[in-house]
Amino acid sequence: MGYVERTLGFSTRHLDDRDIRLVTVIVAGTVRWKRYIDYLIMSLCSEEKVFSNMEPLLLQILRIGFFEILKLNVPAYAVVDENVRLAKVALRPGAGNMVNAILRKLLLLKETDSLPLPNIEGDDRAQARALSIIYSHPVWMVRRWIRFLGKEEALKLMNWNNSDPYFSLRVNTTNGYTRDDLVNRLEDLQVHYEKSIMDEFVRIREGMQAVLQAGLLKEGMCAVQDESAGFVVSVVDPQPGETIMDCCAAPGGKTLFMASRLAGQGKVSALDINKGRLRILMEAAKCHNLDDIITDIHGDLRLYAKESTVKYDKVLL
Ligand SMILES: C[S@@+](CC[C@H](N)C(=O)[O-])C[C@H]1O[C@@H](n2cnc3c(N)ncnc32)[C@H](O)[C@@H]1O
Repeated sequence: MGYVERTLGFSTRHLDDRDIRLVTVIVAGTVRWKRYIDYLIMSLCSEEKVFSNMEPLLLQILRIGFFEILKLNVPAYAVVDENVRLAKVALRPGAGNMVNAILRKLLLLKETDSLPLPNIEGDDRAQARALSIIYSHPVWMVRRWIRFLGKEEALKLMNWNNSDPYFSLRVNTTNGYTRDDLVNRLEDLQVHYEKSIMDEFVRIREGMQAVLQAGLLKEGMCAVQDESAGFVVSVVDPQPGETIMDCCAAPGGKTLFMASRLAGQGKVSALDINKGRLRILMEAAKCHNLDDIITDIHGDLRLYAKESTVKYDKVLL
């Protein structure tokens, strides 16, 4: 079962890889742009209470349609058609008509370059509120970043945050691979990469599908791991022989990396309150040959911290 299926809770077995990728892009993108999209949907409703009283499912369908029209290169007619059908099937025929009307209004505004946007004016709080909509970030975060970084840098950071992510791959040294091995395989697959400043990592913008199809993850050559998570592990700096507690560990990206740094000597205890996510962690540990090093603990850290008398060399929280 893939991560999308586990996360969204519906069967993706009948979908091919391209469609699963598209589902992932739509879900991630709609969540990323939700604040901006909701502002537009509200602006297009005749009254504010139409928006605030809208059925959750109808609102979700509109959010998806808005994201596809504004941020994806999907033909407009297909977006309208699909989302109208979705509303009819998931809700009722009348809901389809409403989706049709609102999406067509949006298309017209987009084509005439007249999408509504809040004015950036007033005191700091009012300006942050407007920016939080335009860049789809929480108001408190916008205010905090502007205070610490200045407006220009804060806007750059929000733009970067909203850009398409690249993937980082971490080579699995426990299975005897080096980054050169990984790089050679990527070259064979004609996947462009950049080397990270961390020895175990490479970045790729495109070609993840080729990596998956070639089985690099399944055979345990590498794992998908964000470099920022890698930096956290560099701070922990696991040394062979140490015992480490990873609190709130699942799905285990950092647990696996810390365990591989122990080079076969030492232990990582992976504690998490969520049994299903811990299971994913242990499956990955097996695949990476790290299940001797990692012990899973199913529990609530708040209780465990009070009750356990075990001591560790390092604790990651
Ligand atoms: C963001 S994830 C952690 C990601 C992980 N560190 C990694 O690198 O893959 C947060 C985790 O905290 C767990 N969690 C939340 N509250 C907890 C608690 N009280 N005790 C233990 N785990 C908890 C959640 O189940 C979730 O798996």
